[in-house]
Order: sequence, then structure tokens, then C-alpha cells
Amino acid sequence: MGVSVGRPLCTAMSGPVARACRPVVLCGPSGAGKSTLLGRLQTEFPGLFGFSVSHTTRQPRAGEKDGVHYHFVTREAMLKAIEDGQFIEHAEFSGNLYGTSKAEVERIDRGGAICILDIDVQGVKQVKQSDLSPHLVFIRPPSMDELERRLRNRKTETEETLQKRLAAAAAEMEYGQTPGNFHATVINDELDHAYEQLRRVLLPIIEQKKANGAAPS
Ligand SMILES: Nc1ncnc2c1ncn2[C@@H]1O[C@H](COP(=O)(O)OP(=O)(O)OP(=O)(O)O)[C@@H](O)[C@H]1O
Repeated sequence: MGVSVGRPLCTAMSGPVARACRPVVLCGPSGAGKSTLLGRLQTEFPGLFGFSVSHTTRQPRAGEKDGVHYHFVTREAMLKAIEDGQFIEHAEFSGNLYGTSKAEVERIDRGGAICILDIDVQGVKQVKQSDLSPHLVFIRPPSMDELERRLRNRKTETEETLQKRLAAAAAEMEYGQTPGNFHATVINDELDHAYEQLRRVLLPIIEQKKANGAAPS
């Protein structure tokens, strides 16, 4: 399925301030730099973007806080919520479930921010089937060797989880580089340069949001 074009970037909702902007999806292999780039966006535009906090059944890493980095839930609770239709997308990765709840996206919309989703290719395929109509950005590492080097340097993975991430990355790179699957691609080579590319891609959405009267703090 190709990407949709031509939909307004933001549309008015009820109330004087609330505006629903098309969510932005950042997708790319593990270690591509999605969190790093997101952090920069949030530093430059405080309050303008609302980061959609995913649910996951994986264990928290050191320093990760429930409700901030993820909503950490049991597999049983997550499967039940998926069955009840509470998720826009969900995926299984490395033996753990991940997903974006409808409530999370609605929460961000209500707060007046542009919703950003950090999801994998399985999730992208699902949001394309939903009525979310997000702006899809693929974050690509400069090479598989560099991806591996960054993941190793991050020191968050065991050899086993690292290998799983690298194995998944090959298929994700192929999907990400297939013409028509994303609206834009950012190659995360040098960080400042990559951020500049991302900024340029998002600028029309940022400008529109500001013109419509977003509610950043
Ligand atoms: N342009 C860059 N140059 C060098 N290192 C980078 C660059 N971008 C990100 N990194 C580093 O690479 C590692 C992976 O980045 P990050 O955690 O942002 O990836 P991610 O796509 O969010 O991964 P995951 O999907 O596993 O959460 C981090 O240690 C980060 O500091």
C-alpha cells in the first residue's frame, strides 16, 4: 500500500485550541537514532510535540520509568487490551509485545501537541490501514556496520538481543528503502546533518501547527 498524500496537515477540532495534526511516525531499525533525533526535536520545540508512549511487555532497562519511556504491562493485560480494540498498532519483537494505544494518541491530541510515534515496520503497516493518516518518516543508518557499532556502543543489549535486532534490521531497511512506503527518508550519518534533514521534513507541519494555535508550554 502506498502513502496517502493531499490530506490537510492539521484540521480544527472542537474547542478554541485543540487541533488535530497528522501524527508523525518515525520508523527505522533499532539503533538508527530515532530516540536521539526525537530528543533534539523536543529540546528545540518544547511542548510542540507529544511523544506517544508505547506499551510494552518487555522489562524496563536501567533508568526507564513507567509512563515516561513506556507503559510497562504484563503480556496478559496487553493481549486483553489488543483483543478489546484498544490499540492502533501492535507488534511482537524479540519475544515482547509493543503497541500504541488509541488513548495515548487521543491524550496528545487533546493536549494540542503534534503526536509523534516511534514504531517499527510492522506498526507502520498497521497504521497505514487505520484512519490515522500519519506523516511517515524513515530513519536510516548510514550502513549496517555502523548500525551494529552504535548498538554495541549503546551497551543496552546482550549478544543475543543484539543479533535479533540486527536480523530484523535487514528486512526493515528493505521495506524502508522501497519507494512509496514512506513520505520521507532521513539518513542518520552525522547527527547535526541528520537533524537538519528531519527538521526540514517536519517544518511544514510545525509551521501549520503554530499558525493554527498549538498549545505548547
Ligand atoms: N548520528 C549519530 N552518530 C553517532 N551515534 C549516534 C548517532 N545517532 C544516534 N547515535 C547513537 O546510536 C545509538 C542508537 O541511537 P538511538 O537509541 O537513538 O536509536 P533508536 O533508533 O531509538 O533505537 P531503538 O529502536 O532500539 O530504541 C545511541 O547510543 C545514540 O547515542
